[in-house]
Amino acid sequence: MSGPEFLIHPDANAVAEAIAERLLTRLTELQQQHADRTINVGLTGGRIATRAYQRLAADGPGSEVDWSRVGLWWGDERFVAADSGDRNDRGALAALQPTLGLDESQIHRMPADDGVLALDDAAEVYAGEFGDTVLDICLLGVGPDGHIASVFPDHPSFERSLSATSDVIPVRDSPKPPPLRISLTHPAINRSAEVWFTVSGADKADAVGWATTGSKPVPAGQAHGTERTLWLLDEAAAAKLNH
Ligand SMILES: O=C(O)[C@H](O)[C@@H](O)[C@H](O)[C@H](O)COP(=O)(O)O
Repeated sequence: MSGPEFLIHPDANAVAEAIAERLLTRLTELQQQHADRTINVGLTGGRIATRAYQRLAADGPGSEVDWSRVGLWWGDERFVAADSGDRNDRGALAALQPTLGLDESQIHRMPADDGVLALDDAAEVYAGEFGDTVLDICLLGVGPDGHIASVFPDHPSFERSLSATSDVIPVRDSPKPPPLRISLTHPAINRSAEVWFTVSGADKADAVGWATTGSKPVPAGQAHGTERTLWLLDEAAAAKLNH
């Protein structure tokens, strides 16, 4: 594993564009290298990522990517009804599904709170679906507190994620609403070949600083890819970067 790489763009829009462009290039390369299998991508919620998905939806159809060989997973999900606007998967799929022609079998949504599964069972079901998946690319937004997925600092989810024996955990009392969530754990994230952090805005500068200097233990500081760890930032978020 090499050290983290930092790519700094002028603003949030430029970061979103860079993520979309880089995804198209990398997915094409990976499909050439691994003609026999699906390429698995872990999606994140958040504003930048959603903008990147919209860009991907526009540029994806004319690209060299074979969308029938891309598997979509989620790093975390809010445990609310499937049709709730709070779901992370809604924004992503609203953008991606209409133009990329994705089959349901390629879309690995985390279970919703639909009265069938309780939170703990829902996490277990997703762990079963995830199996021994190694994400080729895991996108991670970062909160101003340094959270990634639904793993929060100064919260039981952090210790639980770091020491998890499962790839997926239920999260209760999330400091960021809604309170019930499902999250990939650090072992699952850190098995990814590539982890791409997507971060913009001055309110993220401290979090980026803590994660990259280790000056405060935050979930983002403990996440990395086995082959590559990439920080895609805007200038404001990079203000306290250690590199
Ligand atoms: O589940 C959530 O509450 C969000 O998905 C959250 O974890 C988000 O990814 C980060 O807070 C970054 O969001 P922005 O890119 O919008 O700053």
